[in-house]
Amino acid sequence: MARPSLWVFDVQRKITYKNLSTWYTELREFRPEIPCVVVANKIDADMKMTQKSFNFARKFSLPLYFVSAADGTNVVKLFNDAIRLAVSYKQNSRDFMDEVLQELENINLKQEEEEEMPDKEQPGRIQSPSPS
Ligand SMILES: Nc1nc2c(ncn2[C@@H]2O[C@H](COP(=O)(O)OP(=O)(O)OP(=O)(O)O)[C@@H](O)[C@H]2O)c(=O)[nH]1
Repeated sequence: MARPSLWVFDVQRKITYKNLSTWYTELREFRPEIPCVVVANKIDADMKMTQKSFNFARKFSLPLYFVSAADGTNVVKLFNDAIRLAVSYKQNSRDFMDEVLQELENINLKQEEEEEMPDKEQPGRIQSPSPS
């Protein structure tokens, strides 16, 4: 279970930025260590925004990416870096919640496998007679 958390906002709409600190603080109560990055999107529409440092990222010492989903600026870099952070986190994490989530994922995978390949010899299952 190694998923980075991407905090994306629209540089043209303050409302999409306003609550990030509150939500981030809530997340950290439960997941103190998962990697998080901040993404300022739509910079193509207002390049001046790339001069800003954005307090949310600064306050929590989070990496900040200026991207444009429309023209692709920094999108590949963002995902490459986020994946790198996730892999490194997965290799080094000692987070108890990760172990719990991993166990749950294992149970789900096992159930899915059983549903895909039901055991033919289950007790009580009626076997069709083989042709003689
Ligand atoms: N100029 C510009 N427009 C973008 C960019 N990314 C998304 N948009 C536009 O923003 C609008 C919303 O994009 P969606 O992909 O629907 O994103 P969403 O998060 O579902 O947005 P909401 O519906 O506002 O919650 C669309 O009209 C997109 O074309 C970008 O990087 N630059």
